[in-house]
Amino acid sequence: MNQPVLEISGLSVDYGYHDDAVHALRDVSLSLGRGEVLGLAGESGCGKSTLAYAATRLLPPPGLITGGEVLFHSRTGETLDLLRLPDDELRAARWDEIAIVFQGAMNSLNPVRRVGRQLTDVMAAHRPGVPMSVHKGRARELLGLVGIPADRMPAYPHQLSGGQRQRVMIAMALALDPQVVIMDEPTTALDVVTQRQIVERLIALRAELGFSVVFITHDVSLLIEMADRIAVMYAGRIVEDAPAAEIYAEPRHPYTRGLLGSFPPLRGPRRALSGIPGAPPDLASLPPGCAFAPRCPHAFARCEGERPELSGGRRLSACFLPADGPVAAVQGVAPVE
Ligand SMILES: Nc1ncnc2c1ncn2[C@@H]1O[C@H](COP(=O)(O)OP(=O)(O)OP(=O)(O)O)[C@@H](O)[C@H]1O
Repeated sequence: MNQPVLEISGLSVDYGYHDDAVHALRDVSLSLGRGEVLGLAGESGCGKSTLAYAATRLLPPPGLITGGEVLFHSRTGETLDLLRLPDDELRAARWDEIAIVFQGAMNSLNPVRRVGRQLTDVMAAHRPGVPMSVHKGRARELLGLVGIPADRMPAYPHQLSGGQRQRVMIAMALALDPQVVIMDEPTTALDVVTQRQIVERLIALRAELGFSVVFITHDVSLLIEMADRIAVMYAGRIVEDAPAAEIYAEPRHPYTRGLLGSFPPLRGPRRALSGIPGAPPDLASLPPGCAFAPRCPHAFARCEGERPELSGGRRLSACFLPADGPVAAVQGVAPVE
């Protein structure tokens, strides 16, 4: 991997206190390389958004970071400890260095302000000394980058389609030339064609501008196509972290395999979807062993009593099944292809 730009280690988050606490994130460590597209996958409720919010200190109450560290390495070689940074420095780092496009972001545009104005507002807030004419030029350029004609600058959000509004949000995220763009399900509310166009645009922009991306989605097929590396989350932990091509060719964790079997592949031969039986566990009272064991077709006695650690060097997985054989080799599982 390239030099890391973002390093998350041992991050834990609870919602609520004491016995009622929901342990939404537990001891999560993740590193994002410079220029890398990292996909974060997992079922709804596994903690993907919590990770994005916590890492950028945007966690709403009753969310509470109970441990861990998030380091950001700037272009200038400076290292920022995001969880301990004073509020004003943190505010400056957001947008400037790390930009976030949240779930349903297209609905967070101000309905009574022209989209061009909303773009220039962000730039003017962070670069107050720069003349407005420069911001306007940059706003036109940004709209062009995300595939919206610059003559849409005076449009109000309701005059744009959902896909266009989402592109405006991506343009806004790129406005200050950040190094990291975190996208939380940025395209799920859109039709598949628009979704595809936006993702392709994003990847082209990444190649052009060189930022890194954390792309959060439950659609692992989309990540196989676009991500360099994929981290799979289950019940508040990372259960597998590996290059996207290897996750596709040889998923090691049975949960990853279940996810792959739950979405139609975007390319290649059609195959029957298998889904994952059962439902994710209650995060307030997790079983003592592997959280996936109750749903796992390969669980054996050890999995019930002991929790597997994420291990394996470059190709991480948290599972007691032998690492030298793909999950597919275990009897009773049909290959993914
Ligand atoms: N305000 C809250 N109070 C209590 N529990 C919460 C709160 N917000 C989230 N949670 C719990 O934390 C867990 C992780 O939620 P999170 O939204 O991070 O998951 P996710 O993987 O991003 O899901 P989705 O894809 O649906 O957004 C869930 O079990 C959720 O019920």
